[in-house]
Amino acid sequence: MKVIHSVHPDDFKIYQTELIRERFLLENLVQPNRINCVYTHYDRVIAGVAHPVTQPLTLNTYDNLKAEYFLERREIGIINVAGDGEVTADGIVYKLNKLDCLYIGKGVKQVTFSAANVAEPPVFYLLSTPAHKNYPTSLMTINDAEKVNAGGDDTANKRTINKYIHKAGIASCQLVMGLTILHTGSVWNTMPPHVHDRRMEAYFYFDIPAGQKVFHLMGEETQSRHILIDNYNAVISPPWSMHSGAGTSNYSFIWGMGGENLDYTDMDAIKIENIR
Ligand SMILES: O=C[C@H](O)[C@@H](O)CC(=O)C(=O)O
Ligand SMILES: [Zn+2]
Repeated sequence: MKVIHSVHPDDFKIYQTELIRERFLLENLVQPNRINCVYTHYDRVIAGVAHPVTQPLTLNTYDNLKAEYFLERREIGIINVAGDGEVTADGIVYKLNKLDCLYIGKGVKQVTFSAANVAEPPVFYLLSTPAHKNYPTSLMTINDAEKVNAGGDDTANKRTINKYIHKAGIASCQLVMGLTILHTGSVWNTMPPHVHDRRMEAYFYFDIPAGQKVFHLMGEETQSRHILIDNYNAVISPPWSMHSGAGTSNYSFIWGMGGENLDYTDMDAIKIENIR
């Protein structure tokens, strides 16, 4: 499993395009009949994708974990961003259609992923954090996710934020997870931006139309940098970094966090006039 190490904000100031991409961007996660995971040293979050097409896939442990099975000391959030699929957790089958979320708690030994239809296979985005106790496995459909409508047409940031795993939603040890859908004609996510030193964050961009890109914004508020994002890229946001983005069209993304608390609204806002 690929390992991503932490970066100090002072060192980040001299990073050029290639090094920014190497340290923060997760590419080529979606491959047929494969589970691709990356181990980060940001709150020990593992991010990845399971893309079963013609065969079921099993979530095996990795040597990095020194654990008998993946969830021995971890919890995981799974969101499907493509065709209908199934996730099996210790023999119990959960159907995940597009934008449905499954939380699986610590101690579940066997997790498998499969497609409902070979012609339209699922893409399961995975985000896993260390866990100290078991919380029940829980499925939440997109309809049941808590919704916040944010932004406006006048500022090109009209979007619907869907919360699944958080303080008032699916219970977890430290994982917080949801997804944001930009409305047609809106391109800015998380603007005005924020930081939360108490939690790292990872974004997974999807439904970026062919030929379009997202400029993901990162860095300290007076040291902004950007990374060009393609569909199904994930990007790590360190605890010291703002995270925002503007697309050449609308798009969607999954956000997920691990760290100090489960309160979605615990953010330190940045004033647009202060960004440099
Ligand atoms: O800490 C929370 C995350 O940055 C995102 O949920 C923000 C977001 O989806 C948005 O405003 O569009
Ligand atoms: Zn955030």
